[in-house]
Amino acid sequence: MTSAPESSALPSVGFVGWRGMVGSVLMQRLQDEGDFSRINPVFFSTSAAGGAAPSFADGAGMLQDAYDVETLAKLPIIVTAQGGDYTAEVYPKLRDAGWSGLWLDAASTLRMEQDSVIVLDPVNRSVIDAGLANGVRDFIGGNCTVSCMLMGLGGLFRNGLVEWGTSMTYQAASGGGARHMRELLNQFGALHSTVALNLDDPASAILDIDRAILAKQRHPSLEATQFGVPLAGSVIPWIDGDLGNGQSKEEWKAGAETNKILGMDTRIPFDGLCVRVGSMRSHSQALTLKLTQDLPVSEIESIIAADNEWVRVIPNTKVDTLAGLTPIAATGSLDIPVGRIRKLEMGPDYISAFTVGDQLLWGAAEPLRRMLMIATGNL
Ligand SMILES: NC(=O)C1=CN([C@@H]2O[C@H](COP(=O)(O)OP(=O)(O)OC[C@H]3O[C@@H](n4cnc5c(N)ncnc54)[C@H](OP(=O)(O)O)[C@@H]3O)[C@@H](O)[C@H]2O)C=CC1
Ligand SMILES: N[C@@H](CC(=O)OP(=O)(O)O)C(=O)O
Repeated sequence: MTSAPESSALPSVGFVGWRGMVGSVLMQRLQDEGDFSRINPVFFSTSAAGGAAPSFADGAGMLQDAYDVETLAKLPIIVTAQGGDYTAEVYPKLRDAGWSGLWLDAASTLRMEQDSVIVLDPVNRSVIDAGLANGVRDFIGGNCTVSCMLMGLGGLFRNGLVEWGTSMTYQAASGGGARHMRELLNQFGALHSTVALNLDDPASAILDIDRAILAKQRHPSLEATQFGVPLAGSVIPWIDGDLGNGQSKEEWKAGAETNKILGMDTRIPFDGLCVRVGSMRSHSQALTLKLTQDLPVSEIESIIAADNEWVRVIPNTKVDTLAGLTPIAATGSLDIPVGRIRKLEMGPDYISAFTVGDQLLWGAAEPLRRMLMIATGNL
């Protein structure tokens, strides 16, 4: 079996899952930040071992076999965005073989393990540093909705200002993966084709168009294999598994992961409903927070804005909201807009907020990239 290339003084880092959707965004961010000059990358594949490594990482040699534990075990750091099945298969074999390197993973498999840290360093750098100091070796990216929410509202949580919270999410098709995004677009296309002629005729009756769309949405010919039911022109109020207690797994993650990331002594109750909508790759969520104090909105906004360099408070006006607080506005950017902040009728310590984040950036790739830079002493 081919061995992983030996290198210079730079730390060797194995990348698995680098050509998938999350992996590609991660590779782009590493290039954008010039991070490949700080590491010696070794690329793995589950399907094309022996092929050429990607051209953006000069001199990385050939693709290694992602199932070859012996080769993987030569590396001090492995970063994977290959998915949970891969983690479940390969990770235990590596540890059983005595490998003591750092495992950085986008999949949820190891997130809630006692010995892992969920990484979101602008929010929990102290938890990460304590983990590294205490010999933690598994650093796992958080659920996309949770990470984006904490990047936006972390200031309130970290200052002990949240007594409890509830989030109602509007999650993009990309959360399901590349095939889900394609399916959504194909559904939009099929629906449009059904009524294109009527749409072109300004005299046509909208209720006839509506009837034709509904008939198409309900017709078995509309491809809906990925989501199970059509998403275009509809919403799906269930994401991930059914825990059997009325809660979806995605909803359970909101409370479990939020509290684990924050690493606070007292658990903050956090729950809500997770809903798939027909946006492409930015997750949105509407929050109700019960604060521990009655603070003026201006002070709440200042605390939110001061928490990290990516959060952007959007003034609570219609003009600003439409311009800056939509998935279309947020996608492709590391900025996390937070708006619709106002006191609710329930009382002076109840506030609403709405936040949006690119679920492939802060929701998946960026926390892992930054953890890699922390682990290699570059951040
Ligand atoms: N999608 C998301 O929003 C999020 C995903 N995650 C985690 O990341 C994991 C990976 O997700 P995602 O990136 O969406 O998965 P993808 O399906 O895009 O990629 C996973 C792997 O599929 C293989 N593959 C097969 N055919 C292709 C192709 N045509 N193009 C690219 N890759 C291909 C690649 O492995 P190989 O090169 O070895 O053949 C690739 O690494 C998820 O399972 C999840 O655990 C985490 C947070 C959010
Ligand atoms: N479940 C998320 C995407 C995701 O991959 O989440 P997790 O990493 O927690 O499995 C969604 O569908 O939007």
